[in-house]
Amino acid sequence: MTVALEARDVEYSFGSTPALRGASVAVEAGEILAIMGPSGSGKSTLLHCLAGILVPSAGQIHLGETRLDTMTETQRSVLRRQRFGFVFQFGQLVPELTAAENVALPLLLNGVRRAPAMREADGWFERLDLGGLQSRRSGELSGGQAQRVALARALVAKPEMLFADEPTGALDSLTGEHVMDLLVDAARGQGTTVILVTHEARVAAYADREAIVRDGRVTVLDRIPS
Ligand SMILES: Nc1ncnc2c1ncn2[C@@H]1O[C@H](COP(=O)(O)OP(=O)(O)OP(=O)(O)O)[C@@H](O)[C@H]1O
Repeated sequence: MTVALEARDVEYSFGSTPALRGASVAVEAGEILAIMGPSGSGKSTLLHCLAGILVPSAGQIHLGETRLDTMTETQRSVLRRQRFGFVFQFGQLVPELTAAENVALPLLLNGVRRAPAMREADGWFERLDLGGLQSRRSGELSGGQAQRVALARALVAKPEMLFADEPTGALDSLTGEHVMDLLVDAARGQGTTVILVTHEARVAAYADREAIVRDGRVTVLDRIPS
């Protein structure tokens, strides 16, 4: 198995509050990894360090052969835009843009022209059960619809890695399962590696493996084949 992304002995503090204290985890290419653990244990901080949003105060982040933690802010921001996708719990769509323009945004930011970007975005509406909603704005979508538009936007540029922080946290359980089914199918369909923070066992059950964070350190559980 090829390791796509790895944290080695990562430490991170918010002021005098340590959030990560020697966290290590390796994510294999193409897998879906769930990060679980109690509230305040460091899950989101770990995700943000792996995604190059936060820079660890000690330890290393390896993306294949590349060291993320030694890059400049500009290099990390280009890398995030070109190779990573993100889904968060709330409020990620740009309210002034239509749903289709929101989905096309990563392509437009990466220099794709408007017509092909909008065509590519349009294809995601059928795939994610959003047919006919292309011209709605975020205020005119249900929570589950808005989250599927956010998912389409995260995947449209075919990222190597998808980072999802409580992607179903604001949804009821049925809608959450629908979003997870679509997320897993779409990611597997294009070989995107997924790192998913969740406190719900039902959501973690979609993952290949679970990493448990406690007090800023990680234990990885291998799934027992069923
Ligand atoms: N911006 C911040 N400023 C100060 N302390 C922070 C900040 N963000 C997180 N922390 C602290 O860092 C620690 C880890 O937080 P983190 O958000 O990574 O935990 P989490 O496991 O994702 O929690 P939750 O499940 O509640 O979202 C906690 O003690 C938290 O209070």
